[in-house]
Order: sequence, then structure tokens, then C-alpha cells
Amino acid sequence: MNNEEKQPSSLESLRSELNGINRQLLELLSRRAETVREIGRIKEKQGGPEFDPVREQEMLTELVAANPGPFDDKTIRHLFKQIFQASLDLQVQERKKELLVSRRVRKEDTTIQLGSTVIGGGRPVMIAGPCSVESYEQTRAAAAALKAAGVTVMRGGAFKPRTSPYDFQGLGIEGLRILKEVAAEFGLKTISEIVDPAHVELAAEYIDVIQIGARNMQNFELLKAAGGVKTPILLKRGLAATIDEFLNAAEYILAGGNSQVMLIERGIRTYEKATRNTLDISAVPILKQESHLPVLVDVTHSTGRKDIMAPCAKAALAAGADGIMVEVHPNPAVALSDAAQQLDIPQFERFMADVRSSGLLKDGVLA
Ligand SMILES: O=C(O)C(=O)C[C@]1(C(=O)O)C=C[C@@H](O)C=C1
Repeated sequence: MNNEEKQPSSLESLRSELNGINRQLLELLSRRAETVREIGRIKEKQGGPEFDPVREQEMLTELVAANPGPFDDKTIRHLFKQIFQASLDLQVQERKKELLVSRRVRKEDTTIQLGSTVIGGGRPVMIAGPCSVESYEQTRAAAAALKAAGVTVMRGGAFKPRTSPYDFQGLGIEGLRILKEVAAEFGLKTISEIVDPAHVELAAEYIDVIQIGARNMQNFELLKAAGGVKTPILLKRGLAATIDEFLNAAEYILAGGNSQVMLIERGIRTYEKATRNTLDISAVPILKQESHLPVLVDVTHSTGRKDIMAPCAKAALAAGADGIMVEVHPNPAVALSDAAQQLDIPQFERFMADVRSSGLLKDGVLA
């Protein structure tokens, strides 16, 4: 028998031996993973972190000491470190599973019913209005334009958390009162930002949706207060918040008992200066996958540029956004906040026509 004839059969038998070893390894890895899972549950109950570097080091030392070869110690360390990492990922995944915002907990999309408008039900909506409520006349002029364009939900800031304390801080409760009066006249639903936990209950008397702004995304007392009411909440992504932090902020509201929460991507802070913030389009499909909550995109604050708002709105809708938010002011030149980035009414009409022409808005913005 020559070698050439013998080799295939021995290779085959060695491979079949390896197949058996692989199965044994797989069985052991799966058993190990089940044990890791149980440890993870105990750690969660105790409130401890999943990662335990001391424990990992102890195991590596013991394994290296018992290493019979032929793999060298470095390789053994590397292989087991991979197993520890996969185990850690499993524990982290398991904990995530528990979040109320998670799609693993609730498969169906959450919808928010605002009069005849449903947000998150598959028909994207356009939410528009001035950055700030400045006067009855200004708000009324904006509302009339929105109504004419088929918009059913109006935004308008009454409490304005501004970067500078010397900038216009909003009309406060008076602003909410104006918003309510104008919305009633035009049959619109309203969204306005609340910054003080003490105003959360009171807000329901004036507005239909409470916005929690980017700067307050991790104001945990405000989030808890929002969890204690039934008013729908629009939660903005923080300036430098990761998707995980964003979802955990929403979790505070759901954990408090309010499941009527919408998420809104509004651009994150990066090194790029061509736009006010960087619109994180990828956040839209990720949030839709991870969570059952409606996801919107604020094209005004993310871009800060009127010339790219329509393409960015279309990109957001193509990525699966449940709605767009845009700022509109009857006379942006005299606006008390965000003068440069608010659309005037003709610009808004062109913006709407452009976004509608994409077919992505369907008929969801029509009353
Ligand atoms: O022993 C633990 O505390 C575990 O969570 C298990 C385990 C492991 O895979 O062995 C997983 C993650 C930790 O970083 C340390 C060890």
C-alpha cells in the first residue's frame, strides 16, 4: 500500500474524530453558557456588574497552570478569553432582554393615538411648528400654514432650555396657554417641552404630548415624573447619548408606568462642522429593531441647514422613521430662537411637496 492511497482514509478518520471532539466541545460550551446564564441572573438580582476581571484572571491562571500543551499558554489565554467574552455578551444580552422598551419583551409596535393621527402605525407623520411660542399671532400664523399643509400635530416650545442664560427662555405657562388656544381653533394636537418635573402633571391640561429635550434626556427625576402620567412623551436623544443610553432613558418612563413613549433622533455631536449636529440615520433602523417604540427624526436640530432638510427627511423615512419633526416660523428673521434654521411658510410648503413627492409620507400627514 503506498502513502497516497493510505492518506485519504487516515485524514478521513482523523477528521471524523475531530467531528466528535467538536460535538463534545459544543456540548461543553453550551453547558458552560447555561451555567454562565444562571450566574448572570444571580448577579442581576444582587445588582452587581456582569464583568468580573478578577474572576477571569483567576480562571486563566488556573488553566495556564494546568495546560498540558501543545497549545502554548498565550494561545490558551486567548482562547479562553474569547469564551469569557462570549459569556459576558450573553449575560449582557439577557439583561437587555428584561427592558420594557425592548422588542424582545413586546413584539408589536407601540402606537400613539393623537386624535385621528396614529404615530407608529405604519403611516409616517409630519410634526411641525415654531421653535418657540412667541406670541398668539405668531403661533396662529404657523398653525394656519400647518393646517393648510395637512399637518395634524404642531410643536411649539414654551420652556426653552437655552445654551446661554441671556437667550430667550420661552413664555412658560403662558406659551402653553397660547398653544392650547390656537390648537383648539385649528383642530391640531400639540407637543411642547417640559423641563421641570413639577410641571409634568400640569402640562396635560394644555398639551397632548410632553417633549423631554436632548439636554434633559438623562434628567432622571424628570423621566420618573414623565413615567407617572398618562400623557404621551416625546423623548429626544441626548447630545452625546449612545443608543443604549437613549433606550435606558426611555426605560425610566416605561418603568414608571407610562408606555406612551416616542423616541426622536435629533443629531449627535461629532467633529463634523458642516451641519449643526450629525444626523445618525443608522439610529433609526437600530432603534426600530431594538425597541417597539415609535421613532421620529428631527431634521431641524440635526442638520441646522434648510438646504438639506428635505433629503434628510426622505432618508429618515426611507430608513423606517415613523415621523419627521421640522421647525416652521411665519417670519424666521425675527424669531426669538433658532432664527437661522426655521423654515418660513413658503419654504415649508416646498419642503412638504418635496418630501411628499418621494411617496414616503403616504397619506399619514393628512387629517
Ligand atoms: O463567574 C462569573 O461571575 C461569571 O459571570 C462567569 C464569567 C465566565 O464566563 O466564566 C463571565 C463573565 C465574567 O467576566 C467572569 C466570568
